[in-house]
Formats: sequence, structure tokens, C-alpha cells
Amino acid sequence: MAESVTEKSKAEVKVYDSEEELAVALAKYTADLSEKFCKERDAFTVVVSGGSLIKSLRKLVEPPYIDSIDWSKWHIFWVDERVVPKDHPDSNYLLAYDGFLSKIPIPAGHVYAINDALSAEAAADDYETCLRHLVKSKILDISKESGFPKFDVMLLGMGPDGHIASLFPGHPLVHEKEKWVTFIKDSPKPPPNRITFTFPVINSSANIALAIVGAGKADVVQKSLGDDKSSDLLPVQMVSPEGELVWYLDKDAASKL
Ligand SMILES: O=C(O)[C@H](O)[C@@H](O)[C@H](O)[C@H](O)COP(=O)(O)O
Repeated sequence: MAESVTEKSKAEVKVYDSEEELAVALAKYTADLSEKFCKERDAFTVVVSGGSLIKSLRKLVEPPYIDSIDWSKWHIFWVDERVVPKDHPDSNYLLAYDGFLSKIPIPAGHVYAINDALSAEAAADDYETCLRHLVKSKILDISKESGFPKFDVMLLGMGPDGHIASLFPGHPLVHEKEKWVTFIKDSPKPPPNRITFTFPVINSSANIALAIVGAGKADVVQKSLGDDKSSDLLPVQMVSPEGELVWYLDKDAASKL
């Protein structure tokens, strides 16, 4: 059970005693949204990040959810991906496959990995083209407000510098307003070459959960959720979806709030 729940502007902040309890709550959150969207639109479009988030999704592939979720209606996307082969240790696809996708009966055609044979520029364009096709086929919703694709849920981590996806503090990409998917070749977090969704897409989401664990994130969590608005906004502070935003924190990450 969340130790505390607070409202920060449109965001809800839930703090858990441990990562284990956070993982249990994150699984319920995701399963509840899956039931809602599968009922409403016969599909569930899920965006995941890389990093420790995938580990925190582990309760989804255990009972009761492994049996109760209609995995055939899921469509999985990556909010960012390293431009490396899909079998490379740095691949977010490989991370998700090993930790999650290999354990669920999701149709292979519903897992949208990047084309790893392309350059960063071409892979970003190719991924955007894939999203545009899915909007046309109505698998992927479109925001009437923004005109950008509207994913049902984004499950995101945050870096210790406040980056989300591959959108880093002070990097011009945080201001990209036109593209759905873009690329970076100087990522401060290795490896350097990545593709990433842009903020217009991220902020058109119906739901976003930020799953943040560990004392190493406490300073940025405090800066992001505290009242200090003195300096430039961090990318994580620019996350403001059309729908609901929930911060899932363990006690260590929330220790400076
Ligand atoms: O490709 C990536 O590197 C991730 O998508 C990245 O955005 C990640 O979510 C954060 O860096 C947090 O990672 P940790 O949770 O492992 O700190």
C-alpha cells in the first residue's frame, strides 16, 4: 500500500516502502489500464523505457496478471532505443525481451522494435512512419488536442540528471515541436546513438507513470516535485500529459521530499 499519496499540480505522487511494493502497485496500475482500454478500444498501446523500469514490471508476468491480462490486444513500443543491433547488450528491445516480452503471449507483430539495420536518422524516420501507419489503422489513437499520437500508457524511468527517454537536460531535442520521433548522436548516457519520442508525443499520452527507485534519484525528485522552481525545468518536469501522470517512488527516491 502506498505510504503516502500527494497531488502535485496534475500529478499524483505515490511513495512505497520498497521497490518490491512499488512493483506490485505498478503491475496493478498497468493491468487496470489494460482492462480499461481493451474494453474501450479493443487494443492497449503501451510505451516502455529502458533502464530499471523493466525490472519493476516483473509482477505483470506473474499470477494473477499473467493469466488475467488479454495480451493479444497489447501493442508495445519504446519511448527511446539505442541504435544498436537488437541482440546487443545495450538494446532496450533485448532488455524488455529478456525481462518481459519473452514471458507473455503477445503477438510478435504487436512488438514494434526499431529497424536496427538503419542509421539513427533513418531509424527515427522509419519508427515515425510505423506510428503513422498505426494511427491510420486506428491501432494507435490520435490526440484531438495536439494532433500527435496518443498512447494509452507510457511507463517511464528517469535518469539521475532528470532525463526521460533520451531527452537530456539542456539538449536542444527537448524543444522539438514537429517530429514524432527524433534521434540523438551525442547522448550523455552511453551509448551515444539513440532514437527518442519527442515531448509533443510524450505529452499527448492518456496516462504516464514515472517509476523511480533509489537514493541516487532523491535529489532530482526533490528538485522536480519540491517548490524550488528557480532554475530551468528538467526534462522530467516537462512531462505533462493530456491525461493522468503518476509518480511511483520508493522511499529512497522520495527521501528528500
Ligand atoms: O534508454 C535509456 O537509457 C532509458 O530509456 C532511459 O531513459 C532510462 O529510463 C533512464 O536513464 C533511467 O534509467 P534507470 O532507471 O536504469 O536509472
